[in-house]
Amino acid sequence: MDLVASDLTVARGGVPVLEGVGFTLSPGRALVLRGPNGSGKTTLLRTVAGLQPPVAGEIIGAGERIAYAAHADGLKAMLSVVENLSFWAAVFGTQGIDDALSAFNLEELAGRAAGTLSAGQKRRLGLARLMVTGRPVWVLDEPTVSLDAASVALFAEAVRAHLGQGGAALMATHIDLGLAEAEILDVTGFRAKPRARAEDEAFL
Ligand SMILES: Nc1ncnc2c1ncn2[C@@H]1O[C@H](COP(=O)(O)OP(=O)(O)OP(=O)(O)O)[C@@H](O)[C@H]1O
Repeated sequence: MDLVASDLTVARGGVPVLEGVGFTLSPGRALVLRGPNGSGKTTLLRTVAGLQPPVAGEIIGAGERIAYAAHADGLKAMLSVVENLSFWAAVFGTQGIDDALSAFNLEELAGRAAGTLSAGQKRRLGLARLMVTGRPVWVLDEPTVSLDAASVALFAEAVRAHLGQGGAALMATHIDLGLAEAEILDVTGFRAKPRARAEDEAFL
């Protein structure tokens, strides 16, 4: 099933930031959002993930098909790496965390409390969580922040495997992941025009 966004307007703090955005993301495909800081990539991802409603337009094929990973890692600090992944497997009704542990090279950290991990290790655990959700569409906001080169390569490999299994990925990233198959959507051309203030409109 495709994820289809049509003629979307998305807003932050009540102010539209992008207008008229549309894309289709098919199984097996990756779409990378590009655009300068503040251009609205996070806002678009949050809207697609269902964390906020669109101001206008339509999204189909999202909802429970989405696994979202954002800046905040959303980990339970007192639980170990294994306990965190097991928790999420229970929440999403999936079986087995071993593939996720090994894909992100977390075996040696399996018993460590998540709160004691380094920034990059936490990020690896947050990304491993995607694998145990069993959900087909990964929506990722700056997934490689804090990752070293080896971990970026592990992440790219995990995304490639996910695509190979019929999954899809929508992500905002400033770095090149080496995913040659990824399509690029530059949001710059969809930036909302500043609205004239009501008192100015009388003179327009
Ligand atoms: N909570 C908020 N309230 C009001 N405005 C916000 C809020 N969060 C973000 N914004 C503004 O919304 C606009 C879009 O921000 P957004 O985070 O979507 O951009 P981005 O493209 O993801 O940026 P970056 O590359 O820096 O992560 C920016 O002008 C930002 O300052």
